Amino acid sequence: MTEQAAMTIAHISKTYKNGRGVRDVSLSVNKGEIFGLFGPNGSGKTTLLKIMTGLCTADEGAIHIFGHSISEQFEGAMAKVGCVIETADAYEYMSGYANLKLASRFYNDLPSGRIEEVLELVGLKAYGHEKVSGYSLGMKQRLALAAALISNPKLIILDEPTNGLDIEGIISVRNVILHLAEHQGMTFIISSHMMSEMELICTRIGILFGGQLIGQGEIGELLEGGQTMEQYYLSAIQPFKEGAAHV
Ligand SMILES: Nc1ncnc2c1ncn2[C@@H]1O[C@H](COP(=O)(O)OP(=O)(O)OP(=O)(O)O)[C@@H](O)[C@H]1O
Repeated sequence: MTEQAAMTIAHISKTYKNGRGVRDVSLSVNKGEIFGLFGPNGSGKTTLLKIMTGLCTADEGAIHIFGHSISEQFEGAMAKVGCVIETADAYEYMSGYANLKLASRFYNDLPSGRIEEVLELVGLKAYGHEKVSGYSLGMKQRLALAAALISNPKLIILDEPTNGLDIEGIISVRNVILHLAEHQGMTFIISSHMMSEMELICTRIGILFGGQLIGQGEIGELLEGGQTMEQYYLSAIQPFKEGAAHV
């Protein structure tokens, strides 16, 4: 594990009873990066994010977060991690502020004013005392992000943070992430099946296909000779599609 790595993933495999899952995934995410995990539906993005955060156990392989093994030093590994995976649920009958107050009870030493601070970071300060039932989907996504930020993590893991949002919601979540990466030095790992979104926000991406990591790198490096991301993706998956056709 290098000094600048926020996370290293080495040969992670997980097979569900139905034979699907992820296979031999290795990658490294540097501090300060916005790393995008891209892949079509069912390619294994959520499975990999769940393994990263201990929500699911790998059959094989190792993950280190800021130098701590998630299997052997779980608390240390997770101490600086915030995540939103699969559900961005909040109590609808409570205000955004009250929801965050509830979330903050898991942490002992939060500075006073942290809730106001995270509401401001995600652009919800003016709406903090309104009930969540009146929030748009984009506001709910930002509230979930605020909850993930409450302990001042250094690494934020987000599963499809712009899923289901309209264009304004997508732009506002994107801007919050870019702002936090630039001004707070936070590292992000974000999954998405929207290539165009990944291109706008990520410094590096990894492409999952059929549970395998079939490509990774800086977007500029991946796109040679004026290729679009879409063209790169289609050429990257081609050998794997052909392989599958011969199984
Ligand atoms: N609990 C489970 N039990 C059995 N199979 C599962 C389970 N969770 C996921 N899978 C299967 O593992 C594969 C990867 O699923 P995963 O949810 O990780 O993909 P994904 O890339 O996040 O997909 P999506 O974009 O649709 O959320 C899929 O084929 C899925 O059907």
